[in-house]
Amino acid sequence: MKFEVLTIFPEIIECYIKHGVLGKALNKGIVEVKVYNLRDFTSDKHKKVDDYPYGGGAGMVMQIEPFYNAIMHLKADEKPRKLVLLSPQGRKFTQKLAQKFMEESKAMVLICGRYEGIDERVKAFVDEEVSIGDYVLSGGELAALVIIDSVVRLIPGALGDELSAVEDSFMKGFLDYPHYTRPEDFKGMKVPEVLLSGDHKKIALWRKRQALKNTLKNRPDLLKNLSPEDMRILKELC
Ligand SMILES: CN1CCC[C@H](Cn2ccc3ccc(-c4n[nH]c(N)c4C#N)cc32)C1
Repeated sequence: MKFEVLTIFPEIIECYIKHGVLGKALNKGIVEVKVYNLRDFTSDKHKKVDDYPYGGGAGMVMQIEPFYNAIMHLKADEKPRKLVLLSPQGRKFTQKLAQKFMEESKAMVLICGRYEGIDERVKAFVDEEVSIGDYVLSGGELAALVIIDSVVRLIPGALGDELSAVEDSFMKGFLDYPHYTRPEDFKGMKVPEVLLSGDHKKIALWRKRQALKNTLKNRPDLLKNLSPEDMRILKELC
C-alpha cells in the first residue's frame, strides 16, 4: 500500500514513520510513504501557501493552487488513488473505515491543511473528507498519521507473525483487557493471581470479563452485537 502525504510540514510525517510497526512495514516493503511539501508546488519566490480569508475573519486560509498543482502532479501517472482531505468537518474515522481503506485502496493521498483551514474549492478534487475526532487540532498531519498507522496495522504481515490486528480492541467490538508484566510485585501492587496460574482457559475468561467491564464503564456505546456468551458474561457484571 502507498501513502502520499501533502503538507507544509513534511518533517512531522517523516519523523514518525521511521519508528515501530510503521518503520518495520516500510523496511519490509509492505508499505510506502511519500511526503510532498506543498511549498514545492507554489509559483512565487516566497513559496506562499496562504492568504487572507474572503469575507474577513481571524487567521489565514490555505490557497487552492499548491493543492491543485500537487494533486495534478500525482495524478500524472494515471494510477488509481483515493484522495482524503483531513478536516474537522469530515466524517468520523473509525476502525471500520480503516478496514475499508485497507481493503479498497492500493494508494491513498492524505491532504493536510494548516492555518484556519483550506480553500473550499480543494474539495472538488478529493474523494473523502475525514475527521479523527471531535476536538480541534492545529493541522491535518496528526490525523494523517493516525490513518496511516491504523490502516497499516491491518495489512496482512505488517505486525509480524506473532501479532495480529484481529486481536486489537475495536476490531472485537469492545476495549482491551488489562496488561501486566514483570515485576510480579511492585511496591505491594501485585499481578492478579489468575495471570500466574498457567490456566489458559481461566486467564481467557478473566481477560474477557475485564475487557467487558472496562467497556461497560468507559465505552458502553461499543457494546453492540455481542455473542450470547459475551452477553452472559456482561449480565453477570451488571
Ligand atoms: C481554529 N481552526 C478551526 C478549524 C481547524 C483549524 C486547524 N486545522 C487546519 C487544517 C486542519 C485539518 C484537520 C484538523 C482537525 N482538527 N480536529 C480534527 N479531528 C482534525 C482532523 N482530521 C484541523 C485543521 C483551526
